[in-house]
Amino acid sequence: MNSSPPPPPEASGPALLIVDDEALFARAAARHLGRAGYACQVAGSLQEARAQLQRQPPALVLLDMRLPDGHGFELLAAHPPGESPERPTFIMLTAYGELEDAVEAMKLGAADYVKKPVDLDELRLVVEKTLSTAQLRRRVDYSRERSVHALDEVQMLGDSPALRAAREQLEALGRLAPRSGIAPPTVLLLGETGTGKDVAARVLHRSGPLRERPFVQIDCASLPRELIEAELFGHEKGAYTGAQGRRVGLIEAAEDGTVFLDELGELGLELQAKLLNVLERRVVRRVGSVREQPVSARFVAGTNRDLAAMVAAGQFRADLYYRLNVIHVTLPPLRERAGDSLLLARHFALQTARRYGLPDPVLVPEAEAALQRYPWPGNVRELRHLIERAVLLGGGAPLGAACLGLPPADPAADLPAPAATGPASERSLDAMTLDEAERHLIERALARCRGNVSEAARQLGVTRMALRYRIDKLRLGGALPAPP
Ligand SMILES: Nc1ncnc2c1ncn2[C@@H]1O[C@H](COP(=O)(O)OP(=O)(O)OP(=O)(O)O)[C@@H](O)[C@H]1O
Repeated sequence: MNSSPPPPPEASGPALLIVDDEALFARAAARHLGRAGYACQVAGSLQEARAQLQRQPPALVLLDMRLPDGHGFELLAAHPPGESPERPTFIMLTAYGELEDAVEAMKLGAADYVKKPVDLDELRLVVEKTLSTAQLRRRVDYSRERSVHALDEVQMLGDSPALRAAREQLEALGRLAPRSGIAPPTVLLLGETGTGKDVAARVLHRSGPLRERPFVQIDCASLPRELIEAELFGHEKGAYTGAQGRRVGLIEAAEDGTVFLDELGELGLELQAKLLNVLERRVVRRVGSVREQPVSARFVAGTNRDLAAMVAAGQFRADLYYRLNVIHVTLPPLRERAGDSLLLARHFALQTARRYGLPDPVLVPEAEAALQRYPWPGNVRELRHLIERAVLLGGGAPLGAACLGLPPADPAADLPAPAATGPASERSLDAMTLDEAERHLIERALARCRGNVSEAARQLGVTRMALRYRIDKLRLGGALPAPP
């Protein structure tokens, strides 16, 4: 038989391939499923089916056992489960007395079987259910794969006490292994934009027994308002215009892994109420359904908004806030992580250079000083972008303060209020002569570095020789420690 009646015009849904040499049945099934929105193709033999699968792999194959040129198993065995993300799902069509074959087919990776003679309505229901489950599997596999990849890559770098404390808290929370039936505690991640809440959620997830489970991130800010409910909770077929099939929501897809609700402060009040219900009762109801599904995932929420202020302004539900705020971890702003800006800058510089095959970058001392001085309002994200840009535009040259584009040092900021007279150490640079200012800066650098000329030279952005020359010129030898 030659393939395919043309799919009916409404068939814009998932593609199905019906492999059966009973032409009448195949056509009737194609028509029936076509009316339900599936784009059906028909093949009358294994050979035709193979050609179709190669040309345009369908989402699902309805496969008869006995075909003129072989057994359906041959086709099934050629597409083992896990072969690729595009592997179609198989449903076997079995004649009376082929039950053992059906069992064998399931072992080979068929998702289900339907007994002949087939009731077409039943067939449609089985197809719908199987595709919905396969879709869920795929999304979970995808998120699992993505998260395992992202989890291995993700690093929460920093040696400052503030960052260490946050990291230790996250790891301890991640290690908690609640007894079965007990919901893992919800964790709220707070911190300014770019402080690493996304990174923190992944560190928490990968630190404990849920590591191998799915990690599903939901960005409440970027999902369109009208889609977010269906994305979170799933929907039944026809629940709203455009809801073609049944869809499992992301909360269900996370199974017993982690759901990370990023930018939670952006969630509208109506959805906040629904989320509260999920957290309190540990069930979800798909849009358009009356049935509730149990939820076993752990919830982690992140926001850079001041939720308490939003509660006071009536923009965030107080009950949800208290429900979420049982355990919170605050990511410190970068300006409060002493030394971390330099550590992160060196890391991002090296990472970018390696990625683009550039020589290992060097940050000149003056650039390092500028990095440590700057208050980083955009936190780690700002630092990362700035370094990446400088490394890429610098093409391998040493990175100076100018190419980082950071504001120049304002030494006056550290100094006492200007005074017209008195010793240089008590006056602002504006009130000094050039020689006095030079002497003053060198003295301060030497004092900071306990007389270590090399280190002072590095901090002042000059060579050791140049600094030695100036020390001699200004007769500053007294600022150096006495030789042993
Ligand atoms: N401690 C860290 N070590 C290494 N990279 C980090 C660290 N913290 C943040 N980053 C990097 O900085 C960038 C911003 O981090 P992230 O997206 O986690 O911030 P955020 O707090 O979620 O920001 P927002 O509130 O704007 O969503 C990312 O590229 C992330 O990989």
